[in-house]
Amino acid sequence: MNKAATNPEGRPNRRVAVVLTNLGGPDRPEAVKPFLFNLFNDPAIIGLPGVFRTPLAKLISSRRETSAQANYALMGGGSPLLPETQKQAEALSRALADAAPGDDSRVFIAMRYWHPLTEEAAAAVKAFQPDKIVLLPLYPQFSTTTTASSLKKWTECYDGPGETHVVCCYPDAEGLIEAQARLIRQTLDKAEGKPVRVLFSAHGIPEKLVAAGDPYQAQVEATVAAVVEHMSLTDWAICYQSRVGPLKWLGPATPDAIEQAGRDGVGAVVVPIAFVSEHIETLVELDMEYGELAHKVGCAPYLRAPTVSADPVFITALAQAVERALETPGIAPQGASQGGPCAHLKACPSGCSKVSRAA
Ligand SMILES: C=CC1=C(C)c2cc3[nH]c(cc4nc(cc5[nH]c(cc1n2)c(C)c5CCC(=O)O)C(CCC(=O)O)=C4C)c(C)c3C=C
Ligand SMILES: [Fe+2]
Ligand SMILES: [Fe+2]
Repeated sequence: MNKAATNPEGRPNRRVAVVLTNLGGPDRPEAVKPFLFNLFNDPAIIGLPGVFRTPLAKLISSRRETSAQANYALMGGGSPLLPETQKQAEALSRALADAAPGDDSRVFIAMRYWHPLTEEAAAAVKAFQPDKIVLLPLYPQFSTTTTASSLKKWTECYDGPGETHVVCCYPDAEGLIEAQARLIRQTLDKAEGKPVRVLFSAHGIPEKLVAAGDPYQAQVEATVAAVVEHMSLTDWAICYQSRVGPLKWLGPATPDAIEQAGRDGVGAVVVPIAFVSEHIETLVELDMEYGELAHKVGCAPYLRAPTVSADPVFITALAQAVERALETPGIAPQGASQGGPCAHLKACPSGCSKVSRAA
């Protein structure tokens, strides 16, 4: 890069690596078991010491393999999460080039549990030799189980140059709310005037994590409050899907909310409020499993709002989050050995500072 070059405001042009962090999903049937093992072997998911957690992760991934494979088979054998994330990365790359044409910005994808894994992304970013790195989670709401886990993994994996900036969350970002509201409105129109309840369905987490300070539930509620206000909705509810394991999870459960709608004589527009792309939890769980349940309990019509995916308004919100993060103090490269991006969690003004468990 020509270090002397500047943008129109006189700021030196930058070499910026934007790292999109996401969960990852198996790309073929044989990948289902190792993907599940990686997920359950994460201390942010099962908070036991490795000596107990790793054998347990082996056991759970073996036990879930067949049923999970059957669900992935309904989407052609693998998860669409990576192609969806690639679409978002390409759109963000264009938005960043438009916003700061002098910068050399490149968007990388770091998946937590399946390829391209964080280790692979860290090597690619190091080869790019950035001046600045922005870690940008594809989770609007912060949780120890998702964003903090990805930040921690990044800290462990990255040993290259660049000052690191962190976007911890964007639960009420204007572009997110506007895109969500438009997609909900378009879905409501399909109900053709029949009474429907808007069910905001978020991926659940165990209640004990929230009790320990995980801000996820509060941030889900903040997203919903902003959408409800934007749209002046009157009949709506928050519910939680995808429960796994024996612990008590956040409730009410989405299937119970659908049954309640059936009893109340209304249909449902289900909104995946904590997901920004299509994958097994939307295409199989919401559309197929809960669609069948809705039919059984007389919750009709049953409609599902699409995720914001690469919606231009949402992508603009991500680009703005990157710009804002670059304006906040970064963490020096050698900071990685002193807590790296996780140091952000101890000083964050946006709510994730309450969290200590995964930091
Ligand atoms: C807001 C996003 C997510 C949170 C919070 C989250 C927590 C969480 N998840 C599990 C267990 C599983 N999750 C699985 C799939 C999955 N989870 C998310 C997002 C969040 N998870 C996504 C986007 C996906 C889909 C990936 C894909 O392949 O398309 C799975 C695998 C599917 C299955 O077998 O059901 C498991 C298992 C736990 C235990 C947890 C919090 C403690
Ligand atoms: Fe934060
Ligand atoms: Fe999950």
